[in-house]
Amino acid sequence: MSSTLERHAVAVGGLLVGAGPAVVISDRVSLRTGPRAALRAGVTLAEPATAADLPEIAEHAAAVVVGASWTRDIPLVRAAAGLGLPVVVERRAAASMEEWLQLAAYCAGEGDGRVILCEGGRRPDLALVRAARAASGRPVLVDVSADLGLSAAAVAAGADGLIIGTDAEGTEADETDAADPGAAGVNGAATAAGRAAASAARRRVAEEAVTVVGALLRDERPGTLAECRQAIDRVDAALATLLERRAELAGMVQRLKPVGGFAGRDLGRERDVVARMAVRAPALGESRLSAIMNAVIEAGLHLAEERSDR
Ligand SMILES: O=C(O)C(=O)C[C@]1(C(=O)O)C=C[C@@H](O)C=C1
Repeated sequence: MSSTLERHAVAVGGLLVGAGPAVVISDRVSLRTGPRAALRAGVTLAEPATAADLPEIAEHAAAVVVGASWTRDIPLVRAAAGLGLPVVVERRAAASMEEWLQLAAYCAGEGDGRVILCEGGRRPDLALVRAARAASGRPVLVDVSADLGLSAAAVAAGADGLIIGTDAEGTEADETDAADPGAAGVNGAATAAGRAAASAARRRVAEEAVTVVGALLRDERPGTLAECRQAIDRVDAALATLLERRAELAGMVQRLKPVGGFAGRDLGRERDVVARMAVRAPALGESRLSAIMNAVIEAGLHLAEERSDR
């Protein structure tokens, strides 16, 4: 396992997977379980049911999925890998990392080398994600459809992207409609709107993880002005989240202190805060941090005083 291993980023449609920020993919279609119409509308990832599906997948999808449930169907794996699209290789539930990486290498050899690993299922193994990414140099996606709450942990584990899935929602909604055919008219529209809102909410959770956790933990090397600015935007999003949280905490301190607000300012404590931060931010150093933290602390005190006036 080498930390200097060359990383192989893979372009999937308009997304670059494996370099830059982690991506969020919400349109993974399975022709085994989902409607074929969804594929024809154009999707990022598509899983075939049989080899007969592959021409249509080549036409409408940006990448083909070798699904966890059929990784041992070698003729289908070979046909999918040779399709000419990037190949997303899911890990069979019981497969070891070695088996998973062997399958990925096989797909790379049968195709043009553009292979992405994907871990998923009910309990994605994030330790394996980390290890597989380091050992192979290939990008790794994590399918968090079964538990969106794992999004932040997956990004922290190094995932190059999250699959948030829509198939399960589609199935649930379709079942609801089928169970209550009388409600199909008006409620059908409400269900469609509800599904759109739910899927937008799912995307927000995943994007929040990609932005905030990615800003803190993901090693990025932006190469262009636009990429640098996008990376700065992610860091600023994380900073804003932390600044808001800090202001709330500082407000609580004002209520707990015998004398709060500007009147109870404690410059010794402020110097300690800055000195501790300078250990983490040595390039900025104490004098620059001191100016920054003075502004931050004063903003918190102003907010606390405004609130206590109400
Ligand atoms: O620790 C305190 O006593 C606070 O009031 C909080 C806080 C801060 O925002 O960190 C604010 C004002 C003080 O001068 C020192 C620190």
